[in-house]
Amino acid sequence: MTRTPIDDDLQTETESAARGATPPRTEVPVPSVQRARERGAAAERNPVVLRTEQLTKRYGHLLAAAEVSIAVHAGSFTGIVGPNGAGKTTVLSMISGLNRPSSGRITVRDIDVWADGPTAKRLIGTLPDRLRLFDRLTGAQLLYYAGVLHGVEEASVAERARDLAQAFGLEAALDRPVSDYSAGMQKKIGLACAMIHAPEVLVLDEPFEAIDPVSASNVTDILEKFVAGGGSVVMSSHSLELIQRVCDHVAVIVDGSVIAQGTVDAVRDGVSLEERFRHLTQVDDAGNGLAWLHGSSDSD
Ligand SMILES: Nc1ncnc2c1ncn2[C@@H]1O[C@H](COP(=O)(O)OP(=O)(O)OP(=O)(O)O)[C@@H](O)[C@H]1O
Repeated sequence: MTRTPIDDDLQTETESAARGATPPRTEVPVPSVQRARERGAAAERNPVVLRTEQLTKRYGHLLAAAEVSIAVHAGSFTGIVGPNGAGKTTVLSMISGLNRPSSGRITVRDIDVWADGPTAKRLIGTLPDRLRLFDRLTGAQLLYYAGVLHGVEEASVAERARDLAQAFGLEAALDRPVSDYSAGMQKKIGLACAMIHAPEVLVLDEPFEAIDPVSASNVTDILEKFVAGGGSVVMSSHSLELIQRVCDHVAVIVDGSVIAQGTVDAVRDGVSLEERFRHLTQVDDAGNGLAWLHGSSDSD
């Protein structure tokens, strides 16, 4: 395979991280930005692999998702952003087949996620919010069950588990119970479990939460390679810098509705994604109304 300067930069970064040199700053890698831009244009020409149509979820009177329609192309990396309580987890959990929609439809390729769950779930890998792992199992056992439950042949599971453990830097922890893992390690084993059946679409709720900067760079690399191989990633994150850097598409959700979506460049429209997000969500006045907190103490 022909190596590009981008590959070389990424390799140097990964190697220096592995040697324990100064960890690369998560916000640095220009290669990802270039790659995301190129991908954004190219992916739009690929077929749509995941589609939500008028996806709606009501919790009693609360409208948590309101007619959310998103199209994800094969080979694209889509970020879902929005303020706390906007509906990101609700939308991602409906896509993953974990939270039944009140109305609307989700298809992966042409398979309806809620009409044919088992078939759809073979195509989807999920990292849910508030990850609940069978934490009395060891990492190796968890990967084994994730693999066989998704229909992977036993002979392949051990090999894939080894590869994933190595990719996520978990080899030394594989024989320890998952309950003893740190939050970041649990996130990584959860990601590995989401990938063991080689899905076409990864649906990841806050995959970078609790992950250290070196590991974040490593996970970004793994996900970018997955996308470069034709897979698609849909992930939520509160880090707009990260979304701008690694994603080629983005959807902004506010109060359950998608208020902007498209390529990252189209949505940010010449300013940073963070600036655009502030404008769209009008959060500039945060902190106003707390004068009592900033003044002298109550006991004065
Ligand atoms: N099981 C539930 N029952 C009732 N309301 C719920 C339930 N789950 C979520 N909600 C409500 O739905 C809305 C959307 O929640 P959701 O978790 O999808 O937001 P989010 O964008 O993921 O938020 P955050 O960024 O804080 O994780 C919120 O108002 C939340 O309180």
